[in-house]
Amino acid sequence: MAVISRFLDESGKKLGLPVLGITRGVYAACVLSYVIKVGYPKWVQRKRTASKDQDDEETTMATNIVSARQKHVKKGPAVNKEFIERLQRLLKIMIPGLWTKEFGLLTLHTSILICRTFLSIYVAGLEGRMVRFIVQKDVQNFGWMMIKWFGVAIPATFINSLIRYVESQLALAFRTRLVGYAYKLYFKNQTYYRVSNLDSRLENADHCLTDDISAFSSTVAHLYSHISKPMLDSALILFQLFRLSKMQKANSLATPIITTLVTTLTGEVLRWASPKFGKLVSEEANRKGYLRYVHSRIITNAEEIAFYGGQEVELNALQKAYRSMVNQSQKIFNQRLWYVMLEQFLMKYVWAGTGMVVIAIPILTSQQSKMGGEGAVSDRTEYYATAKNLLSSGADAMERLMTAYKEIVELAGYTERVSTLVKVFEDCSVGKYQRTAVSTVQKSKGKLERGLSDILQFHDGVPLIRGKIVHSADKSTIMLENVPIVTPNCDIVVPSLTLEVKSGMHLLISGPNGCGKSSLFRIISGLWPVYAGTLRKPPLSSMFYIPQRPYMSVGSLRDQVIYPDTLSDMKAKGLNDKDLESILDIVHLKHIVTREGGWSNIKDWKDILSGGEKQRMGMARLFYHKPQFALLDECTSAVSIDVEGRMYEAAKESNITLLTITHRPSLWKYHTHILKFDGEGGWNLDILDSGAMLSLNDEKLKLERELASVAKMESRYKEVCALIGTEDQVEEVDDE
Ligand SMILES: Nc1ncnc2c1ncn2[C@@H]1O[C@H](COP(=O)(O)OP(=O)(O)OP(=O)(O)O)[C@@H](O)[C@H]1O
Repeated sequence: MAVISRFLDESGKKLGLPVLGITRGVYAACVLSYVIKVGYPKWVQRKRTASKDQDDEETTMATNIVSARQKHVKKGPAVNKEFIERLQRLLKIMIPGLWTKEFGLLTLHTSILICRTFLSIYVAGLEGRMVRFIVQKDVQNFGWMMIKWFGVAIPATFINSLIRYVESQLALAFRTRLVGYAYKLYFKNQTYYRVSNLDSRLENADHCLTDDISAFSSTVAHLYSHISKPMLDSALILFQLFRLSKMQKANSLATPIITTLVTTLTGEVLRWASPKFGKLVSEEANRKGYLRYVHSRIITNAEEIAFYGGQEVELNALQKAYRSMVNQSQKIFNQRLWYVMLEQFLMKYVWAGTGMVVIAIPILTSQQSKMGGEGAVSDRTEYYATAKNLLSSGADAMERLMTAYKEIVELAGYTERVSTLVKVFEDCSVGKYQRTAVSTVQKSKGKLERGLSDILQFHDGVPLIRGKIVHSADKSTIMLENVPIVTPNCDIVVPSLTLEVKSGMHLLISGPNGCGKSSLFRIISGLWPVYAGTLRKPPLSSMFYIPQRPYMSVGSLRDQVIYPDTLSDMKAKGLNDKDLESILDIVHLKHIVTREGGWSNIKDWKDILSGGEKQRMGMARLFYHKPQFALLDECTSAVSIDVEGRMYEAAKESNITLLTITHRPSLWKYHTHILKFDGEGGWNLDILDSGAMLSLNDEKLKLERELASVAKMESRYKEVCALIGTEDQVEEVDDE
């Protein structure tokens, strides 16, 4: 600006132009263009009927694909009644009572902030008196004031540092409370499974549990000091200024009126011009979560990706996710650039000008001012210095209050994410789910077969869970009465299944891919809801599920065998390492005890054990827990047939009832019954005559081989006909 006005001055003088007029014109143009810059987008935004942003491909991708959650959040987070209610609810979790550490920290924090405010007022007065003694050339008193000033500096700096310390302690305490609450819910009633498999409101629960809760807690703690202290500061400073004006016998009401008016007006302007930071920040957190998810997916599936050579595709996905996040951050930076400029203009320049007026009014209107004399001059100087200091602290406080609004809007974003997390966890832990696909099924409900409404009934787009689960005292029976197999997307795989598995009834489950075999286990284990009918089952401890890819926990070799027991559980059961060794002997894994350096070495067993070894380890767990029922989901597909057979024999000898999903005929002989799904919703339960089944299987294999050779002969025949050009004959053969 200085350069421009100098240039205008010089050129104006040379050319004889009206410099003042041009300067005013330039200023007016600047202000006008700024008003257009800030106001035009607002105007356009208001005119828009649809509120959805469609800025770029990445944004759409992240919002549509990544965040199914967004579909449940109808509006972006804003500072409104809903935000206050959500915040209140979270505050109740963070500060559960008056006699808690959090409330204690809050009280301490408040006391320190009050001390700091009084110290600021004291320092302002001290500086005013220092200036007065300078004007009076009173060296002795000036020296004394300097000593006092340095004396105050030590507690003042300590208090400043203490404010930050207590604030971080408060943030940590809030975070600990929230995380504790969320973790408890996360592990209640298999919520960790349900959140990602049965409910689609929350994407990336891990990101919410770590980053979002942390950001929310720090923002709340920071905002508390960012709002409470400036409010107290401004109230006390205003009162002090009022007192000073009174002491000057001036118009004492003008100061508070002008300051209140100007700050209210600037506050309104800033609120009007403020972009929707809450929505922006919430979306940014969402995209950060997705980026993290893509990373973790690559780490989990590194081997598969490497074998396929899929690095190009993964790199692309990663870059897309990163770009999407960067675009959002960039959007926030851009919006901040203009907003901060307006903020600075109002707070630095408008307020400084107002401050000058406020200081000047008492001096100009004071009755003392008409009087001359050295005393009056030094009085006015002291007043000026004190008021200037107070005003600068007051302006600082107001500036913090105004910027706090921006943070409140951002807090609305974090509050929305954290309260959604808590809500979804609470819902899932009591079996309430919301899934995007549900509504589409409901819409097409009319087209579905008659009788469907008996299986699935909807309320507000959510399927009703009307089935009964009875935890029977009889540990020897699993019973399903008219239980449908329904996927989380509300696809009905089997409309009604009635089955009773008694202890000693070894059940083989077969059927084509996707017919609902594993889903039956999910329902029996309680992972999927029972939408209709009745499921009677023994307690969970009487059943043990072994999947195809057994999970290896973090810990020692011993921990792998006894999972999910701990060492103390093992000791309580009266077992020791010798017993574990004999268990490993049954599954032919005894050698790994010496190979891996004993029982207590902690390793990443997921990478150390081969696929077959992991499956044998899964079976070892079965012999450790010795449940009533074993739910075996193709859990020995990578184990050699002879070892597999011995393991099944051993399981039966241990009186474990087997419910096995397998495609291997070699396992038939270990079962007494067969449950066959036809892949179209039908099923059939039969006694298994493994001898007859095996001979039928042999016949089937023989026929398959013959069919293959006929197909080969046919294709060769066609080739030969094509070579000698007898197309008619080819067609005839085709017809035949
Ligand atoms: N988490 C899930 N969310 C939605 N649908 C699912 C989920 N898991 C499975 N399904 C669907 O449920 C149906 C039955 O799956 P299930 O895993 O029971 O098949 P399966 O008979 O065990 O097949 P396979 O022999 O291939 O293991 C499939 O159509 C599948 O797409």
